[in-house]
Amino acid sequence: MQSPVDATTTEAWGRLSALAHDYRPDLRTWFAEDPGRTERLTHTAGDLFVDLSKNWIDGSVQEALVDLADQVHLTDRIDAMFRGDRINVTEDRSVLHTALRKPAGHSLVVDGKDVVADVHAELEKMYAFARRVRSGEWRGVTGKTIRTIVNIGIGGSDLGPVMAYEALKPYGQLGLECRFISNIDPTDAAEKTFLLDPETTLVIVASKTFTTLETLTNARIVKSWLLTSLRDRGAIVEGQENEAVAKHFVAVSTALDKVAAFGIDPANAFGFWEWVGGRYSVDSAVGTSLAVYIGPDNFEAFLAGFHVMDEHFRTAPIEENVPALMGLLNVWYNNFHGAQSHAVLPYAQYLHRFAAYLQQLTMESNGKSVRWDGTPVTTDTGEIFWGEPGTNGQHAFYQLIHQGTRLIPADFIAVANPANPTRDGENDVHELFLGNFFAQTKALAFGRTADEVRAEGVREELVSARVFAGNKPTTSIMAPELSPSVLGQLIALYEHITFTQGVVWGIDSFDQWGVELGKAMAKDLTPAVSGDEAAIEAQDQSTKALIRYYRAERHG
Ligand SMILES: O=P(O)(O)OC[C@H]1O[C@H](O)[C@H](O)[C@@H](O)[C@@H]1O
Repeated sequence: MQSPVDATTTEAWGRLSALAHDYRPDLRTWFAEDPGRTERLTHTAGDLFVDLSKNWIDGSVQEALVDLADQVHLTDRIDAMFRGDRINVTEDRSVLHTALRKPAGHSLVVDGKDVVADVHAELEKMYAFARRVRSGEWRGVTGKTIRTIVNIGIGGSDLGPVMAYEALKPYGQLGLECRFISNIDPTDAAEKTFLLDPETTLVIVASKTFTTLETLTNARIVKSWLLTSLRDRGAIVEGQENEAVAKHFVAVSTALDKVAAFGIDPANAFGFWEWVGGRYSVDSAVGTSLAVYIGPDNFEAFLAGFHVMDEHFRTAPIEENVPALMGLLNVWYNNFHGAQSHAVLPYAQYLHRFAAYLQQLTMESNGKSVRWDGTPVTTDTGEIFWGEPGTNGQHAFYQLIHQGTRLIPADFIAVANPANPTRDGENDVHELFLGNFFAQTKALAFGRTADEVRAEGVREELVSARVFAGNKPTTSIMAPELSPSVLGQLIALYEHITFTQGVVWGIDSFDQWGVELGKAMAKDLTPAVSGDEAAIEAQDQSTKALIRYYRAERHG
């Protein structure tokens, strides 16, 4: 196996270390002395207008970052991913989410198979299903049209669909809603099925492996809820259960044999492939709930948006390549300036689950301590992604970003055209909203000096508390509107940022072994939790005490 380049031994890394030593970003001066700065550091990728000029970047830093990309062979790795090389080495798989959005008629032959043809055959099947549900042709067991889609899945089989559903509400079909059940806390299923009409409900069980405990448990709970409620209201009679399941349950998985074993007819199942990672799967059949809700045309536009960003990432030179530059800047902040987290702050309420989605994408991908050849990483990896929509975040945690001691690079995202244009008297409310978007990055970059504070008449003893140091790095991402295509572009942007960072760190960004131990232990602990004395005694003292507390409170 070819070993990754150790980025820390490259010439560019050495140069970046030297530049980082005693680095004094001075955005005020940089902007004042260089009127071309913003123009030079603003890039367009698809419909996205991305302003990097409020970052800690100057000519030498940019050059060193681009050289670093070159020295870790980023473009070769990009080519390898797009070509279908088995770059997910620990699972010996290709990584081909980019093939999910290649237009019809393109082709990509991997191991003798045209994967693009397979993708479009499955898309057509999903679109046909979506059309039947939307038109009312697909009916429940009592002949009623479907009003609610319940998606049962977790991780990649939940976060993408729910985020995109929320983001694309204005594109949804009126009279149709989606609900998402993920947590094995039975409260999730109880709340989501509360007051739900089983006759007009269609359940999509989404699981790549179709072995996930949470999803299969929730699927059984909802199946039993559906059949019991139908029986209780006399909508079905004894013996009609299989028909009811066939009319109200479909599945999405790479394991169609397991779908059949669960009791869902594989004819009502949509497939995808092992070369699609769960967190990269919203653009596969995992997006079936979304495809039904927004319809095939909008789903096509969503996929086309991904493809635009894929092509940009694949073909743009690194110095103009937005995902590559943003990934390299993240490396600069993480590895050379000690940043441990990264905020993503959408000024678009519809993107309110975007940060949660990105947490799986980025942290499950790059939270690794070994490189793809099994050797230890040579530098810190995987920053913590977090965020909330503006302006809510401003009234909660922005204090720390503005005046705290931690470096928190932040991405601000906004769209020019609001989905819900609204006036408040004289004011266009979207403009009040965007005023905040522009003001925050400006305040973070340029701060407020002690003299400026004094000039406002603030008493001397309060001046220091009112000073803003500034030089807090931000990237502003703007788009014309939050359309399906723009959402696809945004998701692909972050997928490729994540990839870029993974390449620099030499890690396999496509496995997730770190979630396995807890899963296995949860299974092993079940007898102890259920009261098996020997199993309780076999636990460590802390776990034993916690289980005993639980059993005493619950069972006396
Ligand atoms: O889609 P599934 O096979 O049910 O997997 C659901 C999720 O569970 C796993 O534990 C992984 O960490 C995730 O990457 C995955 O998205």
